[in-house]
Amino acid sequence: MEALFTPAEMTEIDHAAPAHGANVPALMENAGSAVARAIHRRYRPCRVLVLAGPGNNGGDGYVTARHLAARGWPVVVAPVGTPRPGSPAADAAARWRGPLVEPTIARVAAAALVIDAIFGAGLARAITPECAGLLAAARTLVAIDMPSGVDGATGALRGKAAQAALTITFVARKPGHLLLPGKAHCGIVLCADIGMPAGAVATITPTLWRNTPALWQLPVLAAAGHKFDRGHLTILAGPMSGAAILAANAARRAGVGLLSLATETSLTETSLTDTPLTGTAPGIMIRTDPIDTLLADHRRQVWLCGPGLGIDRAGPLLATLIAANRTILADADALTACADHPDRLHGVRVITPHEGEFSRVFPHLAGDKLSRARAAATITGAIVVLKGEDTVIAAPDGRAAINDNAPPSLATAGSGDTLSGIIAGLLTQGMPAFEAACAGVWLHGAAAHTHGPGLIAEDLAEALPAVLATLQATRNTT
Ligand SMILES: NC(=O)C1=CN([C@@H]2O[C@H](COP(=O)(O)OP(=O)(O)OC[C@H]3O[C@@H](n4cnc5c(N)ncnc54)[C@H](OP(=O)(O)O)[C@@H]3O)[C@@H](O)[C@H]2O)[C@@H](O)CC1
Ligand SMILES: [K+]
Repeated sequence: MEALFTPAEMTEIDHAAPAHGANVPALMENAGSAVARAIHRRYRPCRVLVLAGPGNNGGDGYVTARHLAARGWPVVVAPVGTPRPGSPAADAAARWRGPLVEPTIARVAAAALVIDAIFGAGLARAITPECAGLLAAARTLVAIDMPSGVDGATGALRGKAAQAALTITFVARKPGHLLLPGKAHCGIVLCADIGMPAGAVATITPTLWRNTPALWQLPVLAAAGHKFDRGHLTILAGPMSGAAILAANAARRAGVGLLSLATETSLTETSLTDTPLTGTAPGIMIRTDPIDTLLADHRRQVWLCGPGLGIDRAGPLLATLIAANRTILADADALTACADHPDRLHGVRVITPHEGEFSRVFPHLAGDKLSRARAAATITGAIVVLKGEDTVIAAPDGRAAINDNAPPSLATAGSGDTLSGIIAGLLTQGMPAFEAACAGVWLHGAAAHTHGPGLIAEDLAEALPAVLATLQATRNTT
Protein backbone atom coordinates (compact mmCIF):
# COMPACT_ATOMS: atom_id res chain seq x y z
CA MET A 1 0.00 0.00 0.00
CA GLU A 2 1.32 3.40 -0.87
CA ALA A 3 0.63 5.86 1.94
CA LEU A 4 0.58 9.58 1.20
CA PHE A 5 1.99 11.89 3.85
CA THR A 6 1.23 15.57 4.27
CA PRO A 7 4.19 17.93 4.77
CA ALA A 8 3.21 18.21 8.45
CA GLU A 9 3.35 14.42 8.80
CA MET A 10 6.72 14.39 6.99
CA THR A 11 8.01 16.89 9.52
CA GLU A 12 6.95 14.54 12.33
CA ILE A 13 8.75 11.68 10.59
CA ASP A 14 11.85 13.89 10.17
CA HIS A 15 11.79 14.67 13.88
CA ALA A 16 11.55 11.00 14.73
CA ALA A 17 14.43 10.08 12.39
CA PRO A 18 17.39 10.72 14.75
CA ALA A 19 15.92 8.40 17.39
CA HIS A 20 15.94 5.70 14.72
CA GLY A 21 19.49 6.29 13.60
CA ALA A 22 19.17 8.84 10.78
CA ASN A 23 19.84 12.56 10.86
CA VAL A 24 18.80 15.37 8.54
CA PRO A 25 22.26 15.97 6.97
CA ALA A 26 22.50 12.28 6.00
CA LEU A 27 18.96 12.30 4.61
CA MET A 28 19.68 15.52 2.74
CA GLU A 29 22.80 13.96 1.23
CA ASN A 30 20.73 10.98 0.05
CA ALA A 31 18.00 13.28 -1.24
CA GLY A 32 20.38 15.41 -3.33
CA SER A 33 22.18 12.34 -4.60
CA ALA A 34 18.82 10.78 -5.62
CA VAL A 35 17.82 13.93 -7.50
CA ALA A 36 21.16 14.05 -9.33
CA ARG A 37 20.84 10.37 -10.24
CA ALA A 38 17.29 10.85 -11.56
CA ILE A 39 18.38 13.82 -13.67
CA HIS A 40 21.46 12.02 -14.96
CA ARG A 41 19.28 9.09 -16.06
CA ARG A 42 16.77 11.23 -17.91
CA TYR A 43 18.72 14.10 -19.45
CA ARG A 44 21.93 14.54 -21.40
CA PRO A 45 24.58 16.62 -19.57
CA CYS A 46 23.72 20.29 -20.11
CA ARG A 47 24.04 23.68 -18.42
CA VAL A 48 22.19 23.50 -15.11
CA LEU A 49 21.12 26.31 -12.82
CA VAL A 50 19.95 25.44 -9.31
CA LEU A 51 17.60 27.93 -7.64
CA ALA A 52 18.30 27.24 -3.95
CA GLY A 53 15.95 28.53 -1.25
CA PRO A 54 16.68 29.27 2.42
CA GLY A 55 15.46 25.99 3.97
CA ASN A 56 16.22 22.31 3.62
CA ASN A 57 14.70 22.25 0.13
CA GLY A 58 17.49 24.65 -0.81
CA GLY A 59 19.91 22.36 1.05
CA ASP A 60 18.83 19.49 -1.20
CA GLY A 61 19.53 21.81 -4.14
CA TYR A 62 23.15 22.44 -3.05
CA VAL A 63 23.73 18.70 -2.60
CA THR A 64 22.20 18.01 -6.02
CA ALA A 65 24.51 20.61 -7.56
CA ARG A 66 27.54 18.94 -5.98
CA HIS A 67 26.55 15.46 -7.20
CA LEU A 68 25.77 16.64 -10.73
CA ALA A 69 29.04 18.55 -10.91
CA ALA A 70 30.86 15.41 -9.74
CA ARG A 71 29.32 13.61 -12.70
CA GLY A 72 30.80 16.28 -14.97
CA TRP A 73 27.74 18.46 -15.51
CA PRO A 74 28.26 22.25 -15.77
CA VAL A 75 26.32 23.58 -12.76
CA VAL A 76 25.81 26.99 -11.17
CA VAL A 77 23.79 27.72 -8.03
CA ALA A 78 21.66 30.86 -7.71
CA PRO A 79 20.71 31.36 -4.03
CA VAL A 80 17.19 32.67 -3.42
CA GLY A 81 17.52 33.42 0.29
CA THR A 82 20.17 32.57 2.84
CA PRO A 83 20.17 29.40 4.96
CA ARG A 84 20.05 29.89 8.70
CA PRO A 85 23.62 29.65 10.10
CA GLY A 86 24.32 26.23 11.59
CA SER A 87 21.40 24.60 9.79
CA PRO A 88 21.86 21.47 7.63
CA ALA A 89 21.09 23.67 4.60
CA ALA A 90 23.90 26.06 5.58
CA ASP A 91 26.29 23.11 5.82
CA ALA A 92 25.17 21.86 2.40
CA ALA A 93 25.68 25.36 0.95
CA ALA A 94 29.18 25.52 2.48
CA ARG A 95 30.12 22.25 0.81
CA TRP A 96 29.22 23.65 -2.62
CA ARG A 97 32.51 24.86 -4.13
CA GLY A 98 31.18 25.64 -7.59
CA PRO A 99 29.97 28.96 -9.02
CA LEU A 100 27.35 31.05 -7.20
CA VAL A 101 25.41 33.57 -9.29
CA GLU A 102 22.67 36.13 -8.74
CA PRO A 103 19.26 34.71 -9.64
CA THR A 104 18.09 36.66 -12.68
CA ILE A 105 15.46 35.90 -15.26
CA ALA A 106 18.08 36.08 -18.02
CA ARG A 107 20.27 33.45 -16.32
CA VAL A 108 17.31 31.19 -15.68
CA ALA A 109 16.19 31.49 -19.29
CA ALA A 110 19.71 30.74 -20.57
CA ALA A 111 20.07 27.50 -18.60
CA ALA A 112 19.14 24.29 -20.38
CA LEU A 113 17.87 22.78 -17.15
CA VAL A 114 16.71 24.60 -14.02
CA ILE A 115 16.33 22.90 -10.67
CA ASP A 116 13.62 24.30 -8.41
CA ALA A 117 14.98 23.91 -4.89
CA ILE A 118 13.38 27.08 -3.56
CA PHE A 119 10.52 25.80 -1.36
CA GLY A 120 9.25 22.33 -0.59
CA ALA A 121 7.49 21.07 2.49
CA GLY A 122 8.13 24.34 4.31
CA LEU A 123 6.14 26.56 1.93
CA ALA A 124 4.38 28.81 4.39
CA ARG A 125 2.75 31.52 2.29
CA ALA A 126 2.33 32.70 -1.30
CA ILE A 127 5.57 32.90 -3.24
CA THR A 128 6.55 36.40 -4.32
CA PRO A 129 5.97 37.57 -7.91
CA GLU A 130 9.78 37.83 -8.30
CA CYS A 131 10.21 34.21 -7.34
CA ALA A 132 7.34 33.14 -9.60
CA GLY A 133 8.89 35.15 -12.44
CA LEU A 134 12.23 33.35 -12.07
CA LEU A 135 10.63 29.92 -12.15
CA ALA A 136 8.39 30.79 -15.09
CA ALA A 137 11.47 31.70 -17.16
CA ALA A 138 12.85 28.14 -17.02
CA ARG A 139 12.89 26.16 -20.25
CA THR A 140 13.00 22.79 -18.52
CA LEU A 141 12.27 22.66 -14.84
CA VAL A 142 12.96 19.84 -12.38
CA ALA A 143 11.38 20.34 -8.95
CA ILE A 144 12.79 18.97 -5.72
CA ASP A 145 10.06 17.57 -3.47
CA MET A 146 7.29 19.94 -4.71
CA PRO A 147 7.20 22.63 -7.38
CA SER A 148 7.59 25.87 -5.38
CA GLY A 149 4.16 27.41 -4.86
CA VAL A 150 2.28 24.09 -4.68
CA ASP A 151 0.87 23.30 -1.26
CA GLY A 152 1.94 19.73 -0.56
CA ALA A 153 -1.05 19.03 1.68
CA THR A 154 -3.79 20.12 -0.69
CA GLY A 155 -2.40 20.68 -4.18
CA ALA A 156 -3.58 24.31 -3.96
CA LEU A 157 -1.38 27.03 -5.42
CA ARG A 158 0.10 29.58 -3.08
CA GLY A 159 0.70 32.47 -5.41
CA LYS A 160 1.88 30.87 -8.63
CA ALA A 161 3.68 27.69 -9.58
CA ALA A 162 5.63 26.93 -12.73
CA GLN A 163 5.36 23.80 -14.84
CA ALA A 164 7.90 21.16 -13.87
CA ALA A 165 8.82 18.37 -16.25
CA LEU A 166 9.90 16.15 -13.38
CA THR A 167 9.39 16.26 -9.62
CA ILE A 168 11.43 14.10 -7.29
CA THR A 169 10.01 13.65 -3.83
CA PHE A 170 11.23 11.60 -0.89
CA VAL A 171 9.93 8.85 1.38
CA ALA A 172 6.32 9.12 0.13
CA ARG A 173 4.27 11.11 -2.33
CA LYS A 174 2.33 14.01 -0.83
CA PRO A 175 -1.36 14.72 -1.50
CA GLY A 176 -0.32 17.79 -3.51
CA HIS A 177 1.34 15.52 -6.09
CA LEU A 178 -2.02 13.90 -6.86
CA LEU A 179 -4.55 16.68 -6.29
CA LEU A 180 -5.30 19.39 -8.82
CA PRO A 181 -4.14 21.99 -9.56
CA GLY A 182 -0.80 20.98 -8.00
CA LYS A 183 -0.73 17.66 -9.80
CA ALA A 184 -0.74 19.44 -13.15
CA HIS A 185 2.43 21.35 -12.19
CA CYS A 186 4.49 18.33 -11.15
CA GLY A 187 5.12 16.59 -14.47
CA ILE A 188 6.40 13.06 -13.88
CA VAL A 189 6.63 12.34 -10.15
CA LEU A 190 9.31 10.05 -8.77
CA CYS A 191 9.55 9.04 -5.14
CA ALA A 192 13.09 8.33 -3.97
CA ASP A 193 14.15 6.16 -1.06
CA ILE A 194 16.52 8.29 1.00
CA GLY A 195 17.08 5.78 3.78
CA MET A 196 14.43 7.08 6.14
CA PRO A 197 14.25 4.43 8.89
CA ALA A 198 11.05 2.39 8.91
CA GLY A 199 10.68 3.10 12.62
CA ALA A 200 10.50 6.83 11.93
CA VAL A 201 7.94 6.35 9.15
CA ALA A 202 5.90 4.16 11.50
CA THR A 203 5.37 7.08 13.87
CA ILE A 204 2.57 8.13 11.52
CA THR A 205 -0.43 5.85 11.12
CA PRO A 206 -1.49 6.38 7.51
CA THR A 207 -5.05 7.42 6.78
CA LEU A 208 -4.49 8.44 3.17
CA TRP A 209 -3.25 6.33 0.28
CA ARG A 210 -2.61 6.49 -3.39
CA ASN A 211 -5.31 4.34 -5.00
CA THR A 212 -3.38 1.36 -6.31
CA PRO A 213 -4.39 -2.32 -6.47
CA ALA A 214 -2.35 -2.91 -3.31
CA LEU A 215 -5.13 -1.11 -1.42
CA TRP A 216 -7.85 -3.65 -2.15
CA GLN A 217 -8.52 -7.23 -3.09
CA LEU A 218 -11.09 -8.08 -5.75
CA PRO A 219 -13.60 -10.82 -4.99
CA VAL A 220 -12.26 -14.26 -5.81
CA LEU A 221 -14.67 -16.56 -7.62
CA ALA A 222 -15.24 -19.78 -5.72
CA ALA A 223 -14.46 -22.88 -7.79
CA ALA A 224 -17.81 -24.47 -6.96
CA GLY A 225 -19.74 -21.20 -6.76
CA HIS A 226 -22.91 -20.37 -8.64
CA LYS A 227 -24.46 -17.11 -9.76
CA PHE A 228 -26.28 -16.50 -6.47
CA ASP A 229 -22.95 -16.48 -4.62
CA ARG A 230 -21.97 -13.48 -6.69
CA GLY A 231 -24.97 -11.46 -5.55
CA HIS A 232 -27.96 -9.83 -7.12
CA LEU A 233 -27.77 -6.17 -8.04
CA THR A 234 -30.92 -4.19 -8.76
CA ILE A 235 -30.56 -1.00 -10.74
CA LEU A 236 -33.46 1.41 -10.85
CA ALA A 237 -34.10 2.53 -14.41
CA GLY A 238 -35.99 5.65 -15.39
CA PRO A 239 -36.75 7.75 -18.45
CA MET A 240 -33.08 8.08 -19.46
CA SER A 241 -32.75 4.34 -19.51
CA GLY A 242 -29.40 4.39 -21.34
CA ALA A 243 -27.70 5.44 -18.11
CA ALA A 244 -29.04 2.40 -16.24
CA ILE A 245 -28.06 0.09 -19.11
CA LEU A 246 -24.48 1.41 -19.07
CA ALA A 247 -24.32 0.84 -15.32
CA ALA A 248 -25.82 -2.62 -15.71
CA ASN A 249 -23.30 -3.79 -18.28
CA ALA A 250 -20.43 -2.45 -16.22
CA ALA A 251 -21.70 -4.21 -13.10
CA ARG A 252 -22.00 -7.49 -15.01
CA ARG A 253 -18.44 -7.18 -16.31
CA ALA A 254 -17.34 -6.41 -12.74
CA GLY A 255 -18.69 -9.81 -11.79
CA VAL A 256 -22.26 -9.66 -10.39
CA GLY A 257 -24.09 -12.94 -10.62
CA LEU A 258 -27.57 -11.57 -11.30
CA LEU A 259 -28.67 -8.21 -12.51
CA SER A 260 -32.13 -6.66 -12.63
CA LEU A 261 -33.16 -3.40 -14.15
CA ALA A 262 -36.21 -2.26 -12.24
CA THR A 263 -38.61 0.13 -13.89
CA GLU A 264 -41.95 0.74 -12.35
CA THR A 265 -43.50 1.40 -15.74
CA SER A 266 -44.42 -1.16 -18.32
CA LEU A 267 -41.90 -1.65 -21.08
CA THR A 268 -44.46 -0.78 -23.70
CA GLU A 269 -44.93 2.68 -22.27
CA THR A 270 -43.23 5.47 -24.09
CA SER A 271 -42.08 7.05 -20.83
CA LEU A 272 -38.75 5.38 -21.57
CA THR A 273 -37.67 8.14 -23.88
CA ASP A 274 -34.14 6.91 -24.22
CA THR A 275 -33.01 3.39 -25.04
CA PRO A 276 -35.86 0.85 -25.03
CA LEU A 277 -35.28 -1.72 -22.34
CA THR A 278 -36.84 -4.57 -24.28
CA GLY A 279 -34.12 -6.79 -25.63
CA THR A 280 -31.44 -4.73 -23.84
CA ALA A 281 -29.25 -7.74 -23.24
CA PRO A 282 -30.28 -11.32 -22.69
CA GLY A 283 -28.39 -11.42 -19.38
CA ILE A 284 -30.26 -8.51 -17.83
CA MET A 285 -33.59 -9.15 -16.13
CA ILE A 286 -36.19 -6.44 -16.62
CA ARG A 287 -38.64 -6.07 -13.74
CA THR A 288 -41.71 -3.84 -13.87
CA ASP A 289 -43.09 -4.75 -10.44
CA PRO A 290 -43.69 -2.00 -7.90
CA ILE A 291 -40.63 -1.40 -5.76
CA ASP A 292 -42.31 -2.81 -2.65
CA THR A 293 -42.79 -6.14 -4.41
CA LEU A 294 -39.12 -6.23 -5.32
CA LEU A 295 -38.09 -5.27 -1.80
CA ALA A 296 -40.08 -8.18 -0.41
CA ASP A 297 -37.33 -10.39 -1.87
CA HIS A 298 -34.55 -10.09 0.68
CA ARG A 299 -31.97 -11.51 -1.70
CA ARG A 300 -32.14 -8.12 -3.43
CA GLN A 301 -29.74 -6.51 -1.01
CA VAL A 302 -27.77 -4.13 -3.20
CA TRP A 303 -29.35 -1.32 -5.19
CA LEU A 304 -28.05 1.35 -7.50
CA CYS A 305 -30.27 4.42 -7.45
CA GLY A 306 -29.93 7.50 -9.58
CA PRO A 307 -28.56 7.20 -13.12
CA GLY A 308 -31.20 8.36 -15.59
CA LEU A 309 -33.94 8.07 -12.99
CA GLY A 310 -35.29 11.62 -13.06
CA ILE A 311 -35.05 13.82 -9.97
CA ASP A 312 -38.76 13.51 -9.08
CA ARG A 313 -38.67 9.72 -8.91
CA ALA A 314 -35.17 9.46 -7.50
CA GLY A 315 -35.98 11.21 -4.20
CA PRO A 316 -38.90 9.00 -3.07
CA LEU A 317 -37.27 5.81 -4.40
CA LEU A 318 -34.07 6.56 -2.48
CA ALA A 319 -36.08 7.14 0.70
CA THR A 320 -37.90 3.83 0.17
CA LEU A 321 -34.62 1.93 -0.25
CA ILE A 322 -33.14 3.55 2.85
CA ALA A 323 -36.24 2.69 4.87
CA ALA A 324 -35.87 -0.92 3.66
CA ASN A 325 -32.31 -0.94 5.02
CA ARG A 326 -30.70 -1.95 1.74
CA THR A 327 -27.09 -1.49 0.61
CA ILE A 328 -27.38 1.54 -1.66
CA LEU A 329 -25.15 3.34 -4.07
CA ALA A 330 -26.65 6.77 -4.82
CA ASP A 331 -25.54 8.67 -7.88
CA ALA A 332 -26.73 11.28 -10.38
CA ASP A 333 -30.44 12.19 -9.94
CA ALA A 334 -30.55 10.57 -6.49
CA LEU A 335 -27.88 13.06 -5.41
CA THR A 336 -29.56 16.04 -7.02
CA ALA A 337 -32.74 15.00 -5.18
CA CYS A 338 -30.75 15.58 -1.97
CA ALA A 339 -29.71 19.12 -2.91
CA ASP A 340 -28.92 21.03 0.28
CA HIS A 341 -30.20 17.99 2.23
CA PRO A 342 -27.27 15.69 2.95
CA ASP A 343 -29.39 14.26 5.79
CA ARG A 344 -31.44 12.47 3.13
CA LEU A 345 -28.37 10.35 2.39
CA HIS A 346 -28.15 8.81 5.87
CA GLY A 347 -28.27 5.07 5.39
CA VAL A 348 -26.69 5.19 1.91
CA ARG A 349 -23.48 3.16 1.60
CA VAL A 350 -21.69 4.92 -1.28
CA ILE A 351 -22.24 8.19 -3.13
CA THR A 352 -20.44 9.10 -6.35
CA PRO A 353 -20.89 12.84 -6.97
CA HIS A 354 -19.05 14.92 -9.53
CA GLU A 355 -18.19 18.43 -8.38
CA GLY A 356 -21.54 19.87 -9.55
CA GLU A 357 -23.60 17.29 -7.67
CA PHE A 358 -21.34 17.60 -4.65
CA SER A 359 -21.83 21.35 -4.38
CA ARG A 360 -25.59 20.91 -4.75
CA VAL A 361 -25.75 18.44 -1.85
CA PHE A 362 -23.12 20.13 0.32
CA PRO A 363 -23.28 23.83 -0.60
CA HIS A 364 -21.79 24.81 2.76
CA LEU A 365 -18.60 22.72 2.38
CA ALA A 366 -15.64 24.74 1.16
CA GLY A 367 -11.91 24.11 0.97
CA ASP A 368 -9.70 21.59 -0.74
CA LYS A 369 -11.07 18.45 -2.36
CA LEU A 370 -9.68 16.03 0.20
CA SER A 371 -11.10 17.91 3.18
CA ARG A 372 -14.48 18.36 1.50
CA ALA A 373 -14.76 14.68 0.62
CA ARG A 374 -13.80 13.68 4.16
CA ALA A 375 -16.29 16.12 5.68
CA ALA A 376 -19.07 14.82 3.41
CA ALA A 377 -18.28 11.25 4.47
CA THR A 378 -18.52 12.26 8.12
CA ILE A 379 -21.80 14.11 7.57
CA THR A 380 -23.53 11.35 5.61
CA GLY A 381 -21.88 8.22 6.98
CA ALA A 382 -21.36 7.13 3.37
CA ILE A 383 -18.25 6.41 1.36
CA VAL A 384 -17.83 9.52 -0.78
CA VAL A 385 -16.35 9.21 -4.26
CA LEU A 386 -15.74 12.81 -5.30
CA LYS A 387 -15.04 12.38 -8.98
CA GLY A 388 -12.69 14.17 -11.32
CA GLU A 389 -9.25 13.70 -12.81
CA ASP A 390 -8.09 13.48 -9.18
CA THR A 391 -10.96 11.46 -7.70
CA VAL A 392 -10.95 11.33 -3.91
CA ILE A 393 -12.53 8.39 -2.09
CA ALA A 394 -13.26 9.13 1.57
CA ALA A 395 -14.70 6.95 4.32
CA PRO A 396 -16.53 8.15 7.44
CA ASP A 397 -13.82 6.54 9.61
CA GLY A 398 -11.21 8.95 8.20
CA ARG A 399 -9.59 6.70 5.59
CA ALA A 400 -9.17 8.27 2.17
CA ALA A 401 -7.50 7.53 -1.14
CA ILE A 402 -6.61 9.67 -4.14
CA ASN A 403 -6.81 8.15 -7.58
CA ASP A 404 -4.33 9.09 -10.28
CA ASN A 405 -4.90 6.70 -13.17
CA ALA A 406 -7.81 8.49 -14.88
CA PRO A 407 -7.07 9.67 -18.42
CA PRO A 408 -8.86 12.79 -19.70
CA SER A 409 -10.81 10.59 -22.14
CA LEU A 410 -13.00 9.55 -19.20
CA ALA A 411 -14.73 12.93 -19.33
CA THR A 412 -17.44 11.61 -21.65
CA ALA A 413 -21.20 11.14 -21.32
CA GLY A 414 -22.13 7.96 -19.48
CA SER A 415 -18.70 7.52 -17.90
CA GLY A 416 -20.11 8.21 -14.42
CA ASP A 417 -22.95 5.71 -14.92
CA THR A 418 -20.36 3.10 -15.79
CA LEU A 419 -18.36 3.89 -12.67
CA SER A 420 -21.35 3.57 -10.40
CA GLY A 421 -22.18 0.27 -12.09
CA ILE A 422 -18.68 -1.11 -11.45
CA ILE A 423 -18.70 -0.05 -7.79
CA ALA A 424 -22.23 -1.39 -7.25
CA GLY A 425 -21.15 -4.64 -8.91
CA LEU A 426 -18.24 -5.01 -6.50
CA LEU A 427 -20.42 -4.14 -3.50
CA THR A 428 -22.87 -6.80 -4.61
CA GLN A 429 -20.10 -9.38 -4.48
CA GLY A 430 -19.48 -8.52 -0.85
CA MET A 431 -16.49 -6.22 -1.09
CA PRO A 432 -16.29 -3.75 1.81
CA ALA A 433 -17.59 -0.38 0.63
CA PHE A 434 -14.37 1.66 0.84
CA GLU A 435 -12.40 -1.03 -0.99
CA ALA A 436 -15.17 -1.48 -3.58
CA ALA A 437 -15.22 2.26 -4.25
CA CYS A 438 -11.42 2.46 -4.57
CA ALA A 439 -11.26 -0.63 -6.78
CA GLY A 440 -14.11 0.62 -8.96
CA VAL A 441 -12.44 3.98 -9.53
CA TRP A 442 -9.12 2.34 -10.39
CA LEU A 443 -10.68 -0.24 -12.74
CA HIS A 444 -12.61 2.54 -14.49
CA GLY A 445 -9.39 4.45 -15.13
CA ALA A 446 -7.51 1.34 -16.20
CA ALA A 447 -10.33 0.40 -18.61
CA ALA A 448 -10.08 3.81 -20.25
CA HIS A 449 -6.30 3.41 -20.61
CA THR A 450 -6.68 -0.07 -22.02
CA HIS A 451 -9.15 1.08 -24.63
CA GLY A 452 -7.08 4.10 -25.62
CA PRO A 453 -8.20 6.97 -27.87
CA GLY A 454 -11.72 7.35 -29.18
CA LEU A 455 -13.28 6.14 -25.96
CA ILE A 456 -17.05 6.21 -25.48
CA ALA A 457 -18.77 5.08 -22.30
CA GLU A 458 -19.90 1.77 -23.85
CA ASP A 459 -16.24 0.81 -24.35
CA LEU A 460 -15.46 0.87 -20.64
CA ALA A 461 -17.40 -2.28 -19.73
CA GLU A 462 -15.96 -4.00 -22.81
CA ALA A 463 -12.42 -3.16 -21.70
CA LEU A 464 -12.90 -4.49 -18.17
CA PRO A 465 -12.12 -8.17 -18.88
CA ALA A 466 -8.66 -7.25 -20.22
CA VAL A 467 -7.99 -5.07 -17.17
CA LEU A 468 -9.13 -7.81 -14.81
CA ALA A 469 -6.99 -10.38 -16.62
CA THR A 470 -3.88 -8.17 -16.36
CA LEU A 471 -4.55 -7.53 -12.70
CA GLN A 472 -4.98 -11.22 -12.02
CA ALA A 473 -1.79 -12.06 -13.91
CA THR A 474 0.15 -9.41 -11.97
CA ARG A 475 -1.16 -10.71 -8.65
CA ASN A 476 -0.27 -14.29 -9.60
CA THR A 477 3.32 -13.33 -10.33
CA THR A 478 3.93 -11.14 -7.25
N1 LIG B 1 12.17 13.58 5.16
C1 LIG B 1 12.30 14.24 4.06
O1 LIG B 1 11.48 14.07 3.19
C2 LIG B 1 13.43 15.14 3.89
C3 LIG B 1 13.20 16.36 3.29
N2 LIG B 1 14.18 17.18 2.94
C4 LIG B 1 13.89 18.47 2.33
O2 LIG B 1 13.48 19.39 3.29
C5 LIG B 1 12.46 20.20 2.75
C6 LIG B 1 11.69 20.91 3.79
O3 LIG B 1 12.59 21.78 4.39
P1 LIG B 1 12.11 23.00 5.28
O4 LIG B 1 11.20 22.50 6.32
O5 LIG B 1 13.33 23.68 5.71
O6 LIG B 1 11.24 23.87 4.30
P2 LIG B 1 11.56 24.59 2.89
O7 LIG B 1 10.55 24.13 1.94
O8 LIG B 1 12.96 24.44 2.53
O9 LIG B 1 11.25 26.14 3.18
C7 LIG B 1 11.40 26.73 4.44
C8 LIG B 1 11.99 28.09 4.30
O10 LIG B 1 11.33 28.83 3.33
C9 LIG B 1 10.75 30.03 3.89
N3 LIG B 1 9.49 30.26 3.21
C10 LIG B 1 8.44 29.43 3.16
N4 LIG B 1 7.51 29.92 2.33
C11 LIG B 1 8.01 31.07 1.83
C12 LIG B 1 7.52 32.03 0.90
N5 LIG B 1 6.34 31.87 0.30
N6 LIG B 1 8.29 33.07 0.61
C13 LIG B 1 9.47 33.25 1.22
N7 LIG B 1 10.00 32.37 2.10
C14 LIG B 1 9.27 31.30 2.40
C15 LIG B 1 10.66 29.75 5.34
O11 LIG B 1 10.68 30.95 6.01
P3 LIG B 1 9.80 31.20 7.32
O12 LIG B 1 8.40 30.76 7.01
O13 LIG B 1 10.41 30.38 8.36
O14 LIG B 1 9.89 32.66 7.54
C16 LIG B 1 11.89 28.89 5.56
O15 LIG B 1 13.04 29.71 5.64
C17 LIG B 1 11.67 19.23 1.92
O16 LIG B 1 10.86 19.87 0.99
C18 LIG B 1 12.78 18.42 1.29
O17 LIG B 1 13.21 19.04 0.10
C19 LIG B 1 15.57 16.64 2.98
O18 LIG B 1 16.49 17.64 3.02
C20 LIG B 1 15.80 15.72 4.14
C21 LIG B 1 14.76 14.69 4.33
K1 LIG C 1 10.93 22.88 -4.79
